[in-house]
Amino acid sequence: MIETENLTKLYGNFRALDNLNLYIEENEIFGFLGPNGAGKTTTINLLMGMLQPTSGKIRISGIDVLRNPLEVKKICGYLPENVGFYDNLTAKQNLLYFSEFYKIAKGEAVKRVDELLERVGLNYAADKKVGEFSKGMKQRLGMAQALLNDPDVIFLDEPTSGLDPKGAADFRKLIRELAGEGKTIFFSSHILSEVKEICDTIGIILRGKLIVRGKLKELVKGKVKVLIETQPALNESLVKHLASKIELNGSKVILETEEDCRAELSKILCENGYLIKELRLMEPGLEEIYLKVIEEGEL
Ligand SMILES: Nc1ncnc2c1ncn2[C@@H]1O[C@H](COP(=O)(O)OP(=O)(O)OP(=O)(O)O)[C@@H](O)[C@H]1O
Repeated sequence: MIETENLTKLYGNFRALDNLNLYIEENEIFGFLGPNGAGKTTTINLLMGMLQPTSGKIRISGIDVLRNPLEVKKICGYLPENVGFYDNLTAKQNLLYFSEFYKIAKGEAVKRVDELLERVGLNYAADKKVGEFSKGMKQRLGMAQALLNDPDVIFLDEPTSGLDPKGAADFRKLIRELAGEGKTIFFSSHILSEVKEICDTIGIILRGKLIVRGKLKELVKGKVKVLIETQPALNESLVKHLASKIELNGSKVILETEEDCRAELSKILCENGYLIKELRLMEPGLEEIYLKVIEEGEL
């Protein structure tokens, strides 16, 4: 659905994006991660045809973005990091105004705007002026705006940054629903737990270069961690052969292994007369992958 070839963007001499090759399948939820200034917003602006690349190609749903930016905008929705609205207009008036750009017939637009305000949980504030909205309310309205044209591809730039925990959870639910309807979601975020919860595939960008790309499940494969707490404290040498790495965390021992070895571990522990206080599989961490990529990249 989204494909870039050696996409590069220079601001003067500064290389904000360096030969980015992205491939995002239809109906995928793609999490785009990277530290501040890595090039995430620049990438989204290029993909949406709002910025001209220095070189490279972009196709969205087979459409060449550089040649047909307007065609692309018809099938894309965008929730920017900072959403802009007319403060003196109500939520409904703002959405109706923006629906004119998509040439949606008036009657249909009114119906669609009502449905979307309901969908993002803002129907109670439909007739309130946006100038009186909180940041979270504006974010919700931004999501409604991004969905006005019933897009196939939705770009979300840190969509939950201004939301309270309930609002963020509502957004994640909505994003999953949209994917369930067949939409492709490009999701830029700093919140790793959120990306881990909803994304199928991730990309990590650092200083304009894509360092990692892959299915989340495959990226964390082979990095199983098993946590053990025993009484008396475990003699590590008994389990050394099972682990590629052993970490001590107070009275707890963490084994890094290729696969889940809990059955074998409990057998060894029982045979050696240990009381097992805790034995569990730790969630393989996106955070670890991310930090490793960033730390190595900064060397
Ligand atoms: N118009 C511009 N002129 C010059 N440099 C720019 C411009 N826009 C962005 N940059 C630079 O390009 C780099 C990438 O910026 P970008 O906004 O894409 O990063 P980001 O990953 O979205 O960051 P954040 O997570 O902080 O939003 C940064 O170093 C930024 O300073």
